[in-house]
Amino acid sequence: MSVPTPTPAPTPTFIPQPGALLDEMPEDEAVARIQAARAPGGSGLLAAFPPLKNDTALRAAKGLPVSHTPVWAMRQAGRYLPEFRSVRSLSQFFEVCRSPSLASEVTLQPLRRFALDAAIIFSDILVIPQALGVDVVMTPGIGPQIPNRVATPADVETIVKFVGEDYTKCAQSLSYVWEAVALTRMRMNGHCPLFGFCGAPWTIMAYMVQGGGSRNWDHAKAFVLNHPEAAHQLLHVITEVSIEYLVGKVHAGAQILQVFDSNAGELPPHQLKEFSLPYLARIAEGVKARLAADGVEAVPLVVFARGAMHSLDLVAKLGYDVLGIDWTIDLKSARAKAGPGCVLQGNLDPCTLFAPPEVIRQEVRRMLADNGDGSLIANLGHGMLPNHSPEHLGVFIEEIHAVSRAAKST
Ligand SMILES: Cc1c2[nH]c(c1CCC(=O)O)Cc1[nH]c(c(CCC(=O)O)c1C)Cc1[nH]c(c(CCC(=O)O)c1C)Cc1[nH]c(c(C)c1CCC(=O)O)C2
Repeated sequence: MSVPTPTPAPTPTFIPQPGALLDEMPEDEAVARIQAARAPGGSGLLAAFPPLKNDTALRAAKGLPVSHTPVWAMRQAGRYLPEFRSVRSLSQFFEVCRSPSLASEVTLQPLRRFALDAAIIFSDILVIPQALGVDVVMTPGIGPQIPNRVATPADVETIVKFVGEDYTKCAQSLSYVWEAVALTRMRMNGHCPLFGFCGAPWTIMAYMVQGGGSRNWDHAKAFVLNHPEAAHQLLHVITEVSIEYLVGKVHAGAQILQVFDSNAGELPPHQLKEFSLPYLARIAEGVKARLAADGVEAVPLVVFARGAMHSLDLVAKLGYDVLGIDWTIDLKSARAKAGPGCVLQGNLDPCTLFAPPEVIRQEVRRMLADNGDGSLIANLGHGMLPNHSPEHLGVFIEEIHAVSRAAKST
């Protein structure tokens, strides 16, 4: 019997085998290591994390060659997983967010099941309004609700006064998220990179003014038309606090950051240009500048302007490394619009996961063919839905790996 000569891997990156198990660090050991790293004479937190075994998503984000297309799914920690529902049956939504132990547990859940190339810290974009002194509750069956919505310019004034000049101090009220990031990254034991995230200023403002989710966002859209100055004031405060919040996540161990502008598509293009894009640009610039000033290595930045694919050329110029793509455009057209050399993330229609496995595989092949050989982080075009089946997400991940590996080894 002849022994096959091993062919060298095309890149030095670690290749997770399908179903590769997470070799997680026990929580008590992770806590002890974090404490030791932070103690006087300790290494400092960032130096204490175990080395990264699978850097494929980070390489793709930087446009570097990869051995396979990395893949993760927005809302991969969520209600479609029975183990998530079982944690949620015992705790309120924001209690899970506020408990580093529970938040890290649910962040790890999808990594135990699937060969994912990235994790995203479990939290919500609506912790930012809470930091600005605005209550947010999560009502089962309805979603997020803001009992005292921002209805007038005077309400904006109250927020501006509440926050004051010290944005760092304001963001510190979210230090529980930073603790969750540190604990999760330690427990991940170098398995793959950990995303931090926040909502885009326009999306956060829309929830604050609307008082919750909406079909037409009438209050939010009326507000920018009737009170443009107050709208800009509110967007400014959200932006500056979000910069501090994201920088804090990187200090805590986040290795890549995503800004979710889930409501970008609600604005007509000229209003998107006025009320969203400048603030997205400021976040990219602000995060980079603050990290440089702190002597911390820059991390890749991802922007997901959902519903605004018509303005992808403008979004491509905001200072982000990766552009999130929804399912309303094919990756080939997205590349043509965003310009040469762009790195994309997306974009399978989440509802494709309701199809039988062979159809999911076929759609994955179509998506990768559309993409061509440009840098891609595979994802859905929006988040996982509560009625998705975990097995079908598994098929999506497996097929991305199999098809891209086969293509890259030819
Ligand atoms: C708009 C938005 C929100 N939150 C978020 C966005 C932007 C992304 C998007 O557009 O989907 C972001 C978010 N929310 C959640 C995450 C966790 C990380 C992940 O796995 O992606 C992330 C990244 C958990 C969550 N956030 C929420 C859930 C489900 C609620 C629950 O567990 O009871 C999860 C897992 C609740 C939430 N939070 C929000 C809404 C509208 C809802 C209700 C959705 C629903 O009920 O289907 C606001």
